[in-house]
Parts: sequence; C-alpha cells; structure tokens
Amino acid sequence: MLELQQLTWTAPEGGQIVRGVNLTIPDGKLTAITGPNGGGKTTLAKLIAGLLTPDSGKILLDGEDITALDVTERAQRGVSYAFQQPVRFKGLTVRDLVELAAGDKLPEQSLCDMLSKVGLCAREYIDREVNASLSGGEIKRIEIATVLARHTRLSVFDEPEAGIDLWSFTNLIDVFREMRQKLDGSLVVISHQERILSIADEIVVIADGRIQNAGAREEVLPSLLAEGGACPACPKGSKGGSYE
Ligand SMILES: Nc1ncnc2c1ncn2[C@@H]1O[C@H](COP(=O)(O)OP(=O)(O)OP(=O)(O)O)[C@@H](O)[C@H]1O
Repeated sequence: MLELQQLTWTAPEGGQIVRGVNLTIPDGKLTAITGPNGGGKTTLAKLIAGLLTPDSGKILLDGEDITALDVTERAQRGVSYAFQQPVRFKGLTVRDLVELAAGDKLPEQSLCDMLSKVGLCAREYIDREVNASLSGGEIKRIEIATVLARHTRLSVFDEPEAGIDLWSFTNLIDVFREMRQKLDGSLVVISHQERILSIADEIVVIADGRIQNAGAREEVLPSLLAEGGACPACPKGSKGGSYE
C-alpha cells in the first residue's frame, strides 16, 4: 500500500504544482489517475518514483517512509514507473533492456511472450537497438514490457495509451486486466482514456495540483462522464479522446 501525506512540490521557476495531496493507493487494485492537462498527474507520479523530491509531505510504501530515498533505492523496493515519454538508450538492445528490468537472462520464449503482450512481433524487435530508429509507439510499448518484466510492488504507468495504435491499445487493456487479476502489489495507471478508467477499481481525479475527487469507479466515473467524458477539461459531451 502506498500512502501520500500532505505532499507538495514547487517548480524550480516557482509555482506550486502539487498542493498538499493526501492519497492512499491500496494493494490488489487498479487505481486510475485522471484529470485535465497540466493538473499535476505526471509530477505526482515522478514524486512517487523518486524522480522529483517533494518540498514537504511524506511517501510511505507498506508503512516504510521512502520520501528520502532516491529513484534507484525506490526501484529496489519495487517501485516502477513507465514514462509518458520514454527515454531512448543508445547501445542497448530491446533484449538488454527487458533483461535488465527482469534482473536476469530470459529465455527467448519469455522475451517473446512479454513483447507480444504489448503488441510487438518479438522476433523482429529483440535485437534492435533502443535508439532513435524506433517509433514513438514502439518505444512506448517496449517500456511497458520492461515494467511487466519487473514484477514490482507498485507499478505506475503514465498515459500508456499515448502514441499507441488502436490494436495495441486493445491489447494493453487486456494486459492491465491480467495484471489486475494477478496483483500482489498496487497498479496505478495515469490516463485520459474512458476504456482504462472503466476497468479501474478506484479513480482519482487531480486538477490544479489537488485531488478533486477520489473513490470507487462506480462512484467517480458517472460524475466524470456527466462532466464531459474522461477529460474534465474537454467541452461538455466530449468523450475525452476515447477510442470508442
Ligand atoms: N519542471 C517544471 N518546471 C515548471 N513547470 C513545471 C515543471 N514540471 C511540471 N510543470 C508544470 O506543472 C503542471 C503540471 O504538469 P504535469 O505534467 O504534472 O501535468 P499532467 O496532469 O500530467 O498533464 P497531462 O495530462 O498534460 O500529461 C504543468 O502546468 C506543467 O507545465
């Protein structure tokens, strides 16, 4: 279980981006975080992953205060974060990256299974370098595969739908459903997509650096949809970019 207590973060240029967030992310559930663009979702995810340091407040993982731990120490404790815009690693192949995430050499079949879950034809990709030659959607899917390889206690996916084609997106929904079934930690997905929100157990809405609404999907989703789809910032009646 992850607990955020009175978490705040101010940008170096000034301006408070995360404003006193209190949130509990339970184990065994898929928690979706949504809200308008610029609301503070990615910043919150980076605070959880240890990529940013809060000005004040605490982050507890299974009761342990991890606020002062850096990104590597948090990763060692099982916190894993898939970027909205993944980083490219010149010189590393897809196989290297997935094996690094898994912490072990993997048989060809396991690598293939993992990559095919995110819609990549594995044999074509295993020995490709993770550099600029990969498309945005390909690199995004490879990064999602690395999080799958990690078997972490807390996995945070930042807008996994971004840049992903419809076929792979449908696959991805199945992957999250499957992860949700086998969870022994927590799964957090930041998303604007109604199809992802509709498989979540809990939904948290963040706007202007604060939690605007949080609760069970059955309670939160209807009011979100009534406000204008999964995207509160979109015009009324819009589905917030849903694929449906
Ligand atoms: N390092 C930074 N310096 C200045 N402003 C920043 C910094 N990082 C984030 N911000 C600002 O903080 C706000 C929240 O950004 P964040 O990326 O967390 O939003 P988001 O909810 O994830 O948005 P989106 O839905 O568009 O991905 C934005 O206005 C952004 O410009």
